[in-house]
This record gives sequence, structure tokens and C-alpha cells, in this order.
Amino acid sequence: MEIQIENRSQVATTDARDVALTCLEAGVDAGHPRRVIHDALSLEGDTLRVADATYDCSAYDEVVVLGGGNAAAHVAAALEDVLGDRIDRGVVVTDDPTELEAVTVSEGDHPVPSERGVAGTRRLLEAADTAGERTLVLAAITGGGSALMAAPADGISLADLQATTDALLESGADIHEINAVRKHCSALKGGQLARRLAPATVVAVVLSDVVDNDLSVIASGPVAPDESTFDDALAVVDRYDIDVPETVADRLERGRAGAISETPGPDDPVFDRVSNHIVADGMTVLEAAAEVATEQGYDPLLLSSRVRGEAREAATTHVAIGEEMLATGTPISPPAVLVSGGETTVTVSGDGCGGPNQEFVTSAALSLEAGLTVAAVDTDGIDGASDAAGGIVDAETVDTDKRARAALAANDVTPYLAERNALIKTGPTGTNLNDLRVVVVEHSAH
Ligand SMILES: O=C(O)C(=O)CO
Repeated sequence: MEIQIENRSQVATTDARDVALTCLEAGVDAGHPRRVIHDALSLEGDTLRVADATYDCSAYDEVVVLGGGNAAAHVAAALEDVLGDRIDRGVVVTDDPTELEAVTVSEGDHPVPSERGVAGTRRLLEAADTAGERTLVLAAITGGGSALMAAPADGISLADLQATTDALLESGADIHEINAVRKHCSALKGGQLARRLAPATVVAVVLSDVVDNDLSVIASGPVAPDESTFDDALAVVDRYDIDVPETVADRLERGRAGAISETPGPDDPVFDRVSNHIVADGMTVLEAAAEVATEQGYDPLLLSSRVRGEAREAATTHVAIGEEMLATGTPISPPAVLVSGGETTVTVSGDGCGGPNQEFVTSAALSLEAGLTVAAVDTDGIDGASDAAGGIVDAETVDTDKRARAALAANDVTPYLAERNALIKTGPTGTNLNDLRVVVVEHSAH
């Protein structure tokens, strides 16, 4: 197992907590690029297989790896494992570096873009500009890529991009909406990297952290066709009343008026030699967690990989399903583990420290009865604006409702959970496949 919960010995204080943590570790581990890429890719002679497609490496003068995202360096490492010295060069921008042979790792920052991310992305674009017709580009695309591959469009400063990102992340907009805006403020997102790479052959190896696996949304789809428009981006800004800097508002308005070219759509010939392959998604993680639950003697209920909405509200629904299992054995009888994925959001109104998974467990803890244990993590190991991956709670966690409610009201649940030994810490995990939640249901009351 490559992923381990760093503070496991402090947190695994009951059998149910131990089961929950084992499921989380197994789920995240199953989504590590080294595992999923070895399953999806192989090289036999000159033939590279990627899922059901094959590519003849002998048709190219060079193989280049380009990309970005939380897990991009680990994807590149797995590609180097599979292709060895066939990889000639490359650049990936990430906040979870690992040592590579031929590919340069540039560090950037997430969730808000930074100067070093911009510098790394510049290197990536320079490498892209030297690709030609006989270049095979393997694009390593993972969640987190939108912030890490920061290429502000003409006229937009990094500070303006940072302010726009902050406002979008706190607005409650979902990732499709957030990325519609980001794509229209960027020189690379929304298929624009593909435009720059044409006529090279581009094979994207994608880890999806987006609920419907929409390729144009994962990392803002740098090599995927984009159907969103400047008009859509402006509609998001209006819908959530987002206070964007003047340069951003001006660009979106000029784009809507037709003064700036749209991101390339599905019929654009820049995609003639581009294929995108999703090699892992939220389901990869959930299935592994469910399998380990079975091994531990618990019946798994794989609820959904698509849970979204406000984290604290989704928690109430998960608790209700757990209560039903306890009380009536519906839909399955305990001992059981409910597993879910997807990506919940937090509409931020306070200025505290926390994240969706920590708000999820804090909200759940408010109404937990004995027999239920709830744990949730972001599979990339970083939940929202905190250094924790998530949290774990049971009926003992909340002493007075008032403090838990105050922490939620201030969006300041990290210190609240830390005081109760209820934070889960992993550090960066090398992957990013959305959230993973488990509800362990121990005894049956019926
Ligand atoms: O756009 C991003 O960077 C995301 O994390 C979603 O893929």
C-alpha cells in the first residue's frame, strides 16, 4: 500500500474507526497512477496500448509528456515505467512532485494559481510549441490542473487570476461553472493546448475528479473540445454575483461580443489527432473501498460516485441512510459499510479553516447515534483550505452541539476536529479522484 493515513494510530480508537480507515486507505491506494496506468497502458514492441486504442510509436520521431494536475508527476512516473527511454522529454506542473527521468517536474500551487505555477506552465507551453507532425504527445491530465497549469490570457495579471479563482471557489458554483470561467481567462484551457500542439498526435491519459467525467471540465480540458462559451462564463459570474477584476470582466465581455476567438469546439480540426482516455475515476476508488469492506466482514452499499451539493446537507442524507440500516436493515443489514464519492461543495461565509469533507463529517457528527461511524476524505489528501485530507467522527465526537454549529457557521471546522482527534491526515496522495466517504454501520437494532 502506497498511501497511509499518517495519524492512523491516534485516530483508529475503535474497531469501526479502524474499518473506516482501512476502506479509505484501500480506496485511495487503488486510484494511484502507478496502479491504474499499469492496468490501462502497455508497450509491446512499437505498439503502445492505451485502453482499447493502439498507437504505433515507430511513426513518430519523439515522444513527449506534457501535462499538469495534483497527480501529474505520478502519472508521468508511471508513463516512464511503461515506456522507458522511449520518452524523450516533457514538462508537468504539479504540487505533488516525484523524481522523473526524462520529464521535468515544475512545481505549482493549488487551489489558487501562483507565480511558480505560471513559470512552470510557460515551460510547458514552450515545450508544446516545439512539437511537430511527427511528435507523439502523451498528455498527463489530472484534477487540480486548472490551478496548477496557470496561463493567464492576454491582459489578465496573475493577481487578477488569483482574485477570480478565490471568488469562484467561495461562490458555491460547481466545477463545470467554475471552469467555464477559468477556460475563458486562459491561454491553455478549454482545448487551447490542443490548438497549440496541432498537428502533433496527442494521447491524453486522464484521471477524472469530475462527477460526470466531462473531459472539457477535468483540469479545464486543455486538450479536449470545449462547448462552453464566453456567454456561459459571464452567466456564471452573474448567477453567483461574483466580483471579478475589471480585466477579467472586460475580457469576458469582449469575448461575448466576438472580439476574441472562442475556445475550440468538437468540430474543430485541431482535435483530428487528439484522443482522451480516462484511466481512473471516482468509481475506481469506491469499488476498492467496497471490496475491502467485504474482506473485513461488512456488506458494502456502494451508494453513488456522484454525490454533490452542500457538504453539510449531503451529510444529513448519509446519516439518514445509516440510521435506516440500523433501525430496519434497509436497504441492507448491518454490519455494513456505505460508500460514496463525488464532490460536495461549501458555500463559504466565514473566514476559518476547513474543507468539504471536514464539514461533511462535522455536520454528520451532530446527529450520530451509537453504531454509526462516518469518515470522509478528498482523495488528493488536501481537503479545501487545510492540510488535512478529511475527518472521522462517531457518536462520541460532539460534546456540545453549540461548538460544532459555531465551527460550521464560521467555516472553521479544522481546529474543531483537531481538538477531538477527528482529523485524517495523509499528505499528498499522488492521486486525485474526488471525495471518498464511508459510513460504517455496526449493529442491527431490529
Ligand atoms: O479543474 C480542476 O483543476 C479540477 O480539479 C477539476 O478537474
